[in-house]
Amino acid sequence: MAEQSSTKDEAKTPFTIITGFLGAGKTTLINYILTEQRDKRICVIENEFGEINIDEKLVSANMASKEDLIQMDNGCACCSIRGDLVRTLGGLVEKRQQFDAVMLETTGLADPAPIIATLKSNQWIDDNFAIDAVVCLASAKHVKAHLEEQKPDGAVNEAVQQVAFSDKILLNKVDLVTPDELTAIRKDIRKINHFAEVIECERSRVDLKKIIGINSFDIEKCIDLDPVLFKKTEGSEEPTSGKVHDLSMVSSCGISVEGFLDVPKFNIFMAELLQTRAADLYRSKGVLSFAGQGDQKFVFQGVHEQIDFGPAQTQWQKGERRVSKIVFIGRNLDRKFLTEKIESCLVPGATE
Ligand SMILES: Nc1nc2c(ncn2[C@@H]2O[C@H](COP(=O)(O)OP(=O)(O)OP(=O)(O)O)[C@@H](O)[C@H]2O)c(=O)[nH]1
Repeated sequence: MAEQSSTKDEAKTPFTIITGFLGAGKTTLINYILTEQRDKRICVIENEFGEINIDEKLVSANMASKEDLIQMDNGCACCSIRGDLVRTLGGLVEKRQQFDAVMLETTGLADPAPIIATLKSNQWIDDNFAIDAVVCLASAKHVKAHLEEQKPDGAVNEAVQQVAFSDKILLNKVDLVTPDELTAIRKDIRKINHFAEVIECERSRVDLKKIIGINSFDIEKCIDLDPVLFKKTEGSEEPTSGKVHDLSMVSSCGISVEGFLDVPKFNIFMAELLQTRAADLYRSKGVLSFAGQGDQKFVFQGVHEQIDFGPAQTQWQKGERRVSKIVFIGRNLDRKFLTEKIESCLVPGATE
């Protein structure tokens, strides 16, 4: 851990870590925060697991200034790119006074523990930023399955870590479960974390006073949970804890196709895919160009079998290449099969 910081927490820029499994509602929360209040200038750091960053397009439409959104794409902030996180925050130190708060949206597969350890063990970061809270989004529909998922020996279950290390848990997507299911999920969550307040919500809509500016992060609680949180292995500058983050089971498959997709063909392809592979497909998302829809962009969002599909907030611009981008995240993904299937949905020779 860094030496006790000489700077008082009030003088530091509040930093919120938004965690939660793939598709739980993190980006929805960020967008809600950005649209619900305009009095605070918030810098958002997005770390996405997918090979192609779709969220950037979904969030940037709500930013007052594009410079307030920083992307960290080439890996997961909890393991391969912890150095990038330190550099990103280091780069923000000079201009941090411009912001009222910084929010990090972690990837849905991130273990928050090493992120906390990295931030708290860097003196410069700790002198300038104070972790305000770790907020976890948990999907009422899928969190149970994710918490119960068996991992290889020694590997962390990311969903369990996310719930365990949080100060506030937003039990989202309550519209998709029954009251009895909700009660059972609350009990499951309580077994893992009996400190954090659990707030039920839909579309991540929550009283912002309950999650921003609450100063509820407690490093002692984190150390109780993981006594080797700040352990460094030989040759490593950063804390590595004792746990293994095994991402070998999950892959991301990003596919870009140029042209105009046929609406019915694409719908049939997705419906068949989700029918047969819903359990393995943690997440799918895309920004799409369809034939016969003018300049309207479309957004596709899938979480296991759950699909949201509709017009995007932005339009295709004049002269912009009509490139549809789709990302699948899951187990045993066959890139060749998925690419061929999507290419076969293009309308040959279409120009609009
Ligand atoms: N039915 C329902 N859908 C929701 C709710 N909240 C979010 N969604 C939808 O769930 C999907 C995933 O939401 P995101 O906010 O992108 O989830 P995320 O956690 O950022 O996902 P990743 O960045 O992939 O980890 C989107 O289609 C949302 O519109 C909710 O309360 N109910």
